[in-house]
Amino acid sequence: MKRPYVFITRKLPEEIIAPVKEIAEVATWPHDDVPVPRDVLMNEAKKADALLTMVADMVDEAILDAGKQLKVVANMGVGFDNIDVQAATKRGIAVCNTPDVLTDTTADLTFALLLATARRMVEAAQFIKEGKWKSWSPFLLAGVDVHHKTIGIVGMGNIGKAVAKRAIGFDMNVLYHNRSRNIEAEKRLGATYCSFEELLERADFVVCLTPLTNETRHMFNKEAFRKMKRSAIFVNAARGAVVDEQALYEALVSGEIAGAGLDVFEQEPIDASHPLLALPNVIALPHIGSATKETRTKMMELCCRNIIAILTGSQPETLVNKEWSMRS
Ligand SMILES: O=CC(=O)O
Repeated sequence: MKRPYVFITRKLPEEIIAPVKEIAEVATWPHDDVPVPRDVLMNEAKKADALLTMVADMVDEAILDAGKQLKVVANMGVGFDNIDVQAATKRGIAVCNTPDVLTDTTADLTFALLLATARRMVEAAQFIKEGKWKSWSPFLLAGVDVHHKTIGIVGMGNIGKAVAKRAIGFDMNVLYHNRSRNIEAEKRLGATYCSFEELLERADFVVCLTPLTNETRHMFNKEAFRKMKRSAIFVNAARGAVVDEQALYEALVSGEIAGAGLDVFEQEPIDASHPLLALPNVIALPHIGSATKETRTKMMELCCRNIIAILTGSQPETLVNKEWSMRS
């Protein structure tokens, strides 16, 4: 019987993909820092039984249509807004993601970004490197306190809850907004449910951890930033397009909010000329929420296990389209 064909859109460590090679022919885009061009992905999709994709790869209806024998798209990320899941389901293609294994790692980065923005850590590190430190002075690089303040978490999924847990360690008051109430989070973490508007008005730190959907696109718009405290710090570790970046820029420049810590952007990657990078009250990171060696390894391994499961006729561990049923 013909072995299935798997295409992986970035170079991954050989030892991680070895189990896939035991059951399939595997081809890999040979770079780890250059995305696969669309025409290459399209051609590969035509032959592939499985695709292992990155969150930066657009897997739209045209790619799925090309994949006449495609059975699974295993995406290396918890988010899957880069994939047309509905179109995949219609074609009997399973979509898998990598939740759970990255929860604590992403929460660590989110909280680090909050702390770094509040305490001006990047600016301070730059200051010392530039030889500007002349003396201890009373308000030198003074930031704002995090402890005992109010955090407002928008999106109380697993990562939201893990951030709330960290916030409690800093004696913070935890507010959250979510599509539906999370009673477990309220009981276990003492988090208080609020409307989006109330959260914006009350939080000292507004943290965006909601997935990108048609409902959440540009949820943080001009009006939302206007509702925040002038002292508020906004942190986004979810997806850039949940935010209207132009509105964020204007809110930061006009002093409508005090600062922002951003791990994600509307169009990634951004280059050094991006207007937000010119603002002293912004800390920007290149989408590294889950980027630790341990966690990225676990994410790759999970993708491989999901592909093997589908190609050998068993249930994948982390299926996105629960209504999927295997293509005959
Ligand atoms: O952004 C990364 C992810 O969705 O895991």
